[in-house]
Amino acid sequence: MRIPLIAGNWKMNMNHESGKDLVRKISNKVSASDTEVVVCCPFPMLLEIGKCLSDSSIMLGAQNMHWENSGAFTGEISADMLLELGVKYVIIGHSERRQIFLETNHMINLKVKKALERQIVPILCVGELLNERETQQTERVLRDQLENSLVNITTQEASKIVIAYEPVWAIGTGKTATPEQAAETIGFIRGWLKEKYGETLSEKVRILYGGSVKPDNISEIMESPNIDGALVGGASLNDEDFINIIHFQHSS
Ligand SMILES: O=C[C@H](O)COP(=O)(O)O
Repeated sequence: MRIPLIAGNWKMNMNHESGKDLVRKISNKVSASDTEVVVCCPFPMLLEIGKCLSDSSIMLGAQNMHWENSGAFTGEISADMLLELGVKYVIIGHSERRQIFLETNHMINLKVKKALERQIVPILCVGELLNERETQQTERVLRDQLENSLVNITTQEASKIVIAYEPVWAIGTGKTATPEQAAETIGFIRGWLKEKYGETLSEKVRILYGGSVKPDNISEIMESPNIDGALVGGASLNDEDFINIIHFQHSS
């Protein structure tokens, strides 16, 4: 039985005041329940947002980290720095990191390994571009991302990972993958996990859908038994929308 997970990714939005206000409103409405909730805020807000969440069941997440422990890496943040701030989850390999900051599968692999070593749960993002979907390359692209991001990751380590399938063409565009597309592609990812790590592991790993998730499409997306939750961008910036997404099972 996989516990559903709803993760909010604020990206480079909000400030201390609006962020604190948002998490207070959310934590007032979200009690410890059958769904895990994570808020991934920008680095400078982690300390304050973490304090606001200290009495709540909502967990703190970061949006990126470096794979080295310390050193001359200007502008970077280590896993240990995140741990000091109470971070439990970290998004790794988001398509915006891959595309804008040219992160490769190799870099993503090193980050996943380091997060696991430090017991921060990596939310590994994978997903295809529009032209890749239109030219029937989705499975090839995903296989390549998965194989190369999970090099030398053991079965035991893989059981701790969360995978987020985010079709790049659905991010921030208002275009959601149809529930059938999301279910089919996430089914492919689970099949890949089974091939690589065996059935027991493949049934343990949580796989999220991300890309224009809103209160009015979450129930439909979650109908697929293979989909265990969502990575939410824009709608995680609005308390009512995010709360309604978290409470998706009640709105179906
Ligand atoms: O990390 C979140 C995703 O990039 C989805 O963003 P979005 O919900 O604004 O489309």
